[in-house]
Amino acid sequence: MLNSDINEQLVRVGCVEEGDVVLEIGPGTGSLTNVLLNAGAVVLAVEKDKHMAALVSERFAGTGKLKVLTEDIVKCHVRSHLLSFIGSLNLRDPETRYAKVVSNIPFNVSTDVIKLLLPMGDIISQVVLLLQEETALRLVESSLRTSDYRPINIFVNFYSDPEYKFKVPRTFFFPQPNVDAAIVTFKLKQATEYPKVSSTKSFFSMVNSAFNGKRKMLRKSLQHICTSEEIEEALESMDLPATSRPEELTLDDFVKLHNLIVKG
Ligand SMILES: C[S@+](CC[C@H](N)C(=O)[O-])C[C@H]1O[C@@H](n2cnc3c(N)ncnc32)[C@H](O)[C@@H]1O
Repeated sequence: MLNSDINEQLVRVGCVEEGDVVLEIGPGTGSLTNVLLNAGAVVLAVEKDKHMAALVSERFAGTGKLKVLTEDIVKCHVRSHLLSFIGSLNLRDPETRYAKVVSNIPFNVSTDVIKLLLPMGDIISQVVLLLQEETALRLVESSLRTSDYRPINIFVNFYSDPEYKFKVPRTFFFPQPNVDAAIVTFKLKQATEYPKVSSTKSFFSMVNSAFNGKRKMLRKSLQHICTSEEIEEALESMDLPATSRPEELTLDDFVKLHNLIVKG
């Protein structure tokens, strides 16, 4: 596989077809953009380097199917940019109000990009990313009772159905980086499919507190929410030991615990 084949794989995994609206992050010189446009997509690209943005914009100016925003994906208002882009297309098919994200993103922004995009299931159907393999495994495959199990795993599964597609060894890149990569898809859930919690803000704040001080039992780390007796009681009513630690709870368990101990 060469760089260009990786782009073909990203587009194939994303099932990109004629008329799809695709958000691409960090197009660089536009090698993936080219494959996306060839597949018939209409592309909104966000590129923070103004020279790259001008270059890619010029390269595909003739297609009339690419808009490039010179912005930092982490700092810009993605939702309003995407909504106004979709609005400008005058689409008839209601399916097309869902965009896909297909990107070969810089590895250093991958966690920020995931946190930003996964809660946008009302306008994005799926996110297909080339990630550093270690990050891909940590996000998708981390399992209970391992030290890799973190709040981000709860977050990813709350908002999406993630899938590790395949590894892309470092030898397939030129120039060769010193890490392997992997293609991962996140099928975004609609708000009606999210686990039922009274407030996502208080839910994730509870999850983060639970993991603060990794080895701590929940009855200690969540004491700012209610007494340790109440936490023990809640855990026992869920058939979990009163001494449970955060890495022993599934997404479902955290949802139940939140609904039991966080009032209102
Ligand atoms: C690894 S990606 C380019 C890969 C490109 N998609 C390809 O297929 O060859 C690097 C690009 O992302 C851009 N970039 C880096 N951080 C960014 C950010 N926070 N927001 C938008 N673009 C970013 C860089 O300027 C660079 O052009």
